[in-house]
Amino acid sequence: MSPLLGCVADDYTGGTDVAAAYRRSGLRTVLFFGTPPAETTLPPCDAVVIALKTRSIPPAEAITASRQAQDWLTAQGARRLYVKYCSTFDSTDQGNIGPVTDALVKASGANLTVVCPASPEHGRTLYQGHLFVGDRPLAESPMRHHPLTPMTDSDLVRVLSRQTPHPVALVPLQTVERGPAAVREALDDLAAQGVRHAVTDALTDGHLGTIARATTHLPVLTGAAGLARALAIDATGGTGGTGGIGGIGGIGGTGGTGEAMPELPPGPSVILAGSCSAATLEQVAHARDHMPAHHLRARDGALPEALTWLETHLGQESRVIVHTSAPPGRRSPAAAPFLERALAAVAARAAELGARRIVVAGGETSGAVVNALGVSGAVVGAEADRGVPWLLTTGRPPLALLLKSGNFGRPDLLLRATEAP
Ligand SMILES: Nc1ncnc2c1ncn2[C@@H]1O[C@H](COP(=O)(O)OP(=O)(O)O)[C@@H](O)[C@H]1O
Ligand SMILES: O=C(O)[C@@H](O)C(=O)COP(=O)(O)O
Repeated sequence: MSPLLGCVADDYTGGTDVAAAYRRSGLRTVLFFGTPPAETTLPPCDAVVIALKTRSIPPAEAITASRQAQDWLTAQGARRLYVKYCSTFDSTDQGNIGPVTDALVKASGANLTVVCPASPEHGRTLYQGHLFVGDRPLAESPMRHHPLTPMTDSDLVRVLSRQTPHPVALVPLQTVERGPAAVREALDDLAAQGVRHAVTDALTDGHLGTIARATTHLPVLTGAAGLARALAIDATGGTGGTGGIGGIGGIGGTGGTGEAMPELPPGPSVILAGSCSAATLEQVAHARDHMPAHHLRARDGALPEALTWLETHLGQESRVIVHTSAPPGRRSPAAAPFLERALAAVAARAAELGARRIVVAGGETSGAVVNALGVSGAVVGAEADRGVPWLLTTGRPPLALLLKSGNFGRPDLLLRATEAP
């Protein structure tokens, strides 16, 4: 059976976020980390998400990796492609949202796509092309201090125009409020004018539904989990639902979304936090109050020191946290690659020592950790908090992974994730 929807996500937490959104919409969803080999056989499913680590790499490499994923999904029969980037539009003037979208739209044969990172359930809304995080414009939110992709401009027409040679234009809220036919007409007008990227306003899930219904003719759409979910609901005939996925069973309590939690493998838990977002800093502080904690700083000898600490503290039933996360004035500029590699090495050692539940905060950090663990795919389970689903790896021994987007989750999420379900 061909999947209805294919998705290429630019980081691993973004991939889990969109997979959770599909799952909640009733789609059987499969998640891969990296493009699988050509001969891979898909289980029966309705949506396939390929999570890449392309958000902060050179644009040419991001294009190559994303095109490979697109070709794989097309070969599997994916009828439509969704390009998932961050709901805070994490990128720089070099990309990679513009260059990757340009390449995928061109390969699809289309001449226009929609750009809509609105995700109302996470407080991301788009008005007159300006992205809001809660009640603040993006450029006044904590995202302006992101270590890799500081967002200092809230006007996405302007931001994207710096990343692409193609024209970018706005479909304003007034048009979206007039319904799918009006949006379709606006998109057709923009396409006729040679516009490639239509930044489209949305404040509510209703607006996203309108956009989904207006864009059934477009083979490639782009945005965050909000529009992905609206497209999934549209693809399932508007039913939505709780969406079960084969492979994860067991009821051992409920997560933040009220869903049954998967049965997680027994063994110690380790939290690895590399995100410096405001939400993560609060979650790390909370977790530090309840378990042994190690702050890994960028300096000579930091990794051996962290590994020795881990070996001392990770007992058979224990839980520990190792973090590099630090507030704005206490970060180490240019240390990001070192810190990612160090947390990845700690994760790999923790798995060798018997850790079976691995909780990671941060998208780039999750990419480094998952790659170091050699995990290439996972079954998507219930969400511990919105957009943060449990993943059960298919390898041996099975691992439960929780990959948390920097900005997501309630203050006690990291702690809850290490507690018996
Ligand atoms: N103390 C620090 N100083 C500088 N960079 C850091 C520090 N701690 C973490 N980082 C880096 O910041 C980046 C955070 O990105 P990411 O893991 O994607 O988190 P988020 O999900 O919040 O964007 C990573 O590359 C990480 O290694
Ligand atoms: O869309 C979102 O906000 C997330 O899915 C996402 O991509 C977050 O990225 P990180 O904050 O880097 O984890």
